[in-house]
Amino acid sequence: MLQRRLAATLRSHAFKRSYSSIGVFPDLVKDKTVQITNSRGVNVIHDPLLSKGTAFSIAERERLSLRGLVPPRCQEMDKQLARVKANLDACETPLSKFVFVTALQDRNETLFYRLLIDNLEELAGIIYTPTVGLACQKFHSIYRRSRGMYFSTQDRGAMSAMVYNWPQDEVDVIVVTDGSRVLGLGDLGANGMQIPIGKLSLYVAAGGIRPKAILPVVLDVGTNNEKLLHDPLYLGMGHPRLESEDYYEFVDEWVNAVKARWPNALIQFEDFKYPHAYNLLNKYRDEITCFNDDIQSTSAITLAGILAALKARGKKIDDLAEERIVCVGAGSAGVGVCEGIVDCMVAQGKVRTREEAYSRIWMLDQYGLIGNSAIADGEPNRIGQGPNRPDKLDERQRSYTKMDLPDRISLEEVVEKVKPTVLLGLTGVKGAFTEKSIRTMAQHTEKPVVFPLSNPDTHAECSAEEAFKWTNGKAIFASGSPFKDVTLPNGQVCKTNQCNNSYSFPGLGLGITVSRATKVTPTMFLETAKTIAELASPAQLKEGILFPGVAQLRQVSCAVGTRVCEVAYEEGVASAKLKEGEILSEVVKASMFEPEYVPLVYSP
Ligand SMILES: O=C([O-])CC(=O)C(=O)O
Ligand SMILES: [Mg+2]
Repeated sequence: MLQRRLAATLRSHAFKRSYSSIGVFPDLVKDKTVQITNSRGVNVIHDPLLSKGTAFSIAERERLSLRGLVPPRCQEMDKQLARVKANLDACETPLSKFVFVTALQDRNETLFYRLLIDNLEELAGIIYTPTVGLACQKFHSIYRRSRGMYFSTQDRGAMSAMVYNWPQDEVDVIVVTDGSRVLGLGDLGANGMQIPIGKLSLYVAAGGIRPKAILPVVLDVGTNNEKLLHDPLYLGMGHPRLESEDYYEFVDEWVNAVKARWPNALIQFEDFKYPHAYNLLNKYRDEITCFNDDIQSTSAITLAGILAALKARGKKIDDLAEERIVCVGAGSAGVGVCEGIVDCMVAQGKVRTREEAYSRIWMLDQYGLIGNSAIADGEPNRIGQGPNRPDKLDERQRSYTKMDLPDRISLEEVVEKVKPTVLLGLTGVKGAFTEKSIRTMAQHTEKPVVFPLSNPDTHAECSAEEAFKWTNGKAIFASGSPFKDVTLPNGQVCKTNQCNNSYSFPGLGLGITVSRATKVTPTMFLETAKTIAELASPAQLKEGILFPGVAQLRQVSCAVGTRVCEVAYEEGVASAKLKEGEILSEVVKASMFEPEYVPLVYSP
């Protein structure tokens, strides 16, 4: 009745003007998108994908039965941003900022992503490394509200039905962890959930994936973390981890359930311990659209950092094979990074075989160098120094065996003998780059490339200050987690870089989503590295800046996404049809989600 009367009055031109001036229908503009919802009232206010907080227009309040349920004044996003930023600034610790922004994400995702994008540098350090590491450790104490999906050992046999509990039919990117090696913090079981959540927030903010098309997942196969097992507040399964066949069967059930419900979704495996990480990647890489972040996208960004460092040292980027590279850490990230370097050396054509490329890389595990006689079937070595390796090295790790050096010698001895130009840390062990090793490296190399890549910052192999102090400011420095620039006592300002897979995975996911790639190919990672290595200007390189800052992650992801998309079409793995005359870079850019309020329309 009221509707009919309204419509009739609206037909009168005079009234139309005055009525729209109080804002009844001004939010519906011809040719502008609207969002249709079948929710009304509090269901809209309490749905973070729909909610606008105080920004519902008068017309929306009418259309969606919100009258009286929100404060009378209709506030635009800029006012809301001012309020949430002031509240954020009033939080005294990084963890309280984490809790605050998580609560905002749970109330109003559009505003959360606007705040995140506008303050990417500050907030990446909160929702992502380093604070996300602390948030994982404390997950069971700071837990407020569920996000994402958990598949646990009590769900075996039920997963293909459970996937339908997720309300979205369209999912573009899934980040999944089993929490077995969370950053450099070890086994955190179901507490690892914050990692997929944080990664996916960057997928949206930096990679432009739609918030409703992301799905964070924990595979809770138990934990071997005794402290968590005995903590009454722990939220995961209270038994030791599944291993062997049971483990792989569990993951297989999950993969099949997910692929049946969302056949197009990209699956990103995250923070799986070695060798599960590799075994899962090898099992699924040719079957489904998936990659392992720690193995492959860490590799892409590290390679980008090394290539950019070559330029900063006045060398050509296709002379990678001339470098002497020492990598400390032989887990998924260490082995993955080195394989990426080998792929690049081979692609550059300066080595004849993969074996020749392996010979340019010296790898250390927690026992020391993988040296001579480490090879005899990977048997624990009895000739070298220090404790024997309890486990056999596998074939991948043994590729780096150096027959001319004793097994298990320390980093300091390796640096003395090898005189590396590049030093990579992927150990999760603070202090693994000792003062002596860095000082010795600096004696032999004019501009030592020092990359302590472990996360969070508390687990980095050395700090930025140490690296610059021990090299008299000569180091080219990049770390996995952010470190501030360092000013030496002589006034020299030394630039730091963050070399984190957050520079690579959002763009990879964007390119894969837009092209609907059916496989994720090795070329995509190599091209991601090359694209990022070209982004810093000559002036920045001269100062030791290798990449654009974190504030530019969106532009970086757009460049990476475009290149990955091109590769998908070049290699014939793209399944999305391009329209005649479409330019990929424009398609990719236009597809990126922008957090802005869209008029809501109710339709039952
Ligand atoms: O999450 C990060 O900061 C990088 C990463 O994948 C890891 O350290 O496992
Ligand atoms: Mg990771």
